Order: sequence, then structure tokens, then C-alpha cells
Amino acid sequence: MKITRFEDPVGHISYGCLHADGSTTLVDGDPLHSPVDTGKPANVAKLLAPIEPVDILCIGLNYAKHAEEGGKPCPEHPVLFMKTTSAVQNPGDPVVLPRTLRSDRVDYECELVVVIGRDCKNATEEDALGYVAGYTCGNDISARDWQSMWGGGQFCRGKTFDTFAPMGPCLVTPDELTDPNNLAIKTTLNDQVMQDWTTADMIFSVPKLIAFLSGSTTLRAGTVIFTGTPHGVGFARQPPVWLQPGDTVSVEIEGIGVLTNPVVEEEV
Ligand SMILES: NC(=O)N[C@@H](O)C(=O)O
Repeated sequence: MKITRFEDPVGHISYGCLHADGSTTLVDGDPLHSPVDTGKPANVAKLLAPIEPVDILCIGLNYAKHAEEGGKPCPEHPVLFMKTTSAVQNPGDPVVLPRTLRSDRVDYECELVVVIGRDCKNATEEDALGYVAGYTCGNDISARDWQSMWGGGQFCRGKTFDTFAPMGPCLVTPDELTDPNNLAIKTTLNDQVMQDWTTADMIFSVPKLIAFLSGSTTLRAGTVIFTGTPHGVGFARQPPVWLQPGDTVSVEIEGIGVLTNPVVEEEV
């Protein structure tokens, strides 16, 4: 099932089931556990990020070619950082280039996002996917200057500005997306393909990540995991490519769909 979260014309938030013909019907029940397609037509006024996360965990350097293009060795253990939940942005809504705390080096990163459906502690690789409610597209927007020059060696600052965690367009349940580690994934900036790879190339697979993360931390239902980006990011290009006002950036993942966001400047 492809689950969407949306506002109706009076601002009421509901969950829907997206069908191949583009229509949406209302979903009943808890979308993270046992969503039920009611078959009743949904009145979608505004598409939202498919989930309001309780925590946003992010993995860095999870593709060898991306580590290489950044001059970094492949990590021995998954590299963890976090984003605040206020960074979440809806599909179609703008990524805002910071001007108060200015950054002129804002970059894109296509990522497969895993959504945890029930509390998870000490999962094994074998039972890890049983905790998954579904998968969606994410863009790990990154201010490289605040990440690498002014972040004191911490990733968080450069990764957690408002609007730096777009997610969508829908949540695909595991019965429909059975293997998260065999999906084409790409970023398109305006009409140019910037990243074009496969989740089969993750250093740490999705089950490994869930087992590793839950070994120390209870992954509560509603936790999302950004699983890392492949090569082709803007900072590693010659000359570097930074997001500009007026740009349109899209992340597309096989079996999920396309997450598109315009880029604007913060009004100060
Ligand atoms: N360079 C960098 O920040 N990369 C990470 O976000 C990643 O996804 O690997």
C-alpha cells in the first residue's frame, strides 16, 4: 500500500491510500501498524510529509563511492547524526536557503528513509524488517559550510536548519516494497540528473542499520532513519554545485515515487 498524509480543504489531517490511477481513498486505523483502505474517496487539498517523526536518525558515509568522493575512508561502524523534527518539509514545499545564519553552500542528498512501525530494541538482522512500517524518499539537505567549517566537527548544525528534511511523497508498506536494498535512487536538479545509483550499494544494509541502532537506542514507533546518500553530491563536483533560489530539486526512488521541492531564500 502507498500511504499518504494530507490536509483536506478545511485543514483536517488524514491518511490516504494512493492508487496507480492517481486517486486517493481514505485510510482507517493506525497508518504505522494496520492501515485499512476504506475505499472512500479522499478530498486531498495539500499533500504533507507522510509521517510526523518522533526522532530523525541519519546515517553518514553509507555508500563507498560517496565516502571516496569526500576523501573519507569507509567507516567501520555506521556513522550516526540527527536532525530535529522541525527540519521536516512537505513534498512540494520550499527548501529555504538560510540567510539569518547565512549559508551559500547548501547541497542535496537523495536518501531512502525507513519508518519504524513499532518500538524496537536489540533487533537482530533477521527480525529487523519486521519493525518497519514502510519506506519513503528523503532529501538530506546540508549546509556544507556549517557542517564542515563552522560546526565544530559535528554534522548536526549543517543538517538541521528548518526545511532541511523533506520527505515524501508517500509511505510504501513492506508488503509492497519487499527489498529496500535493491532500489534505483536518483536526484535531479532542475532537469539535470546529479545522483543515479542503487540502494544495493549500501555499506550497511537496512536490516544491519536497524540492528545496530536498536542495540543502543530504543527506536520508538514513528522514528525515521535516513540511510545515507550515494555519490554525485554538489560539494564533490568541480566546480561545486550549490542549491540556488529558483531551483527545483527532486529525489526519485524505484517503487516509491518522486519527492520534489522548490528552492527559495529565507526572507530576513
Ligand atoms: N557528506 C555527508 O554529509 N554525507 C552524509 O550525509 C551521507 O549521507 O553520507
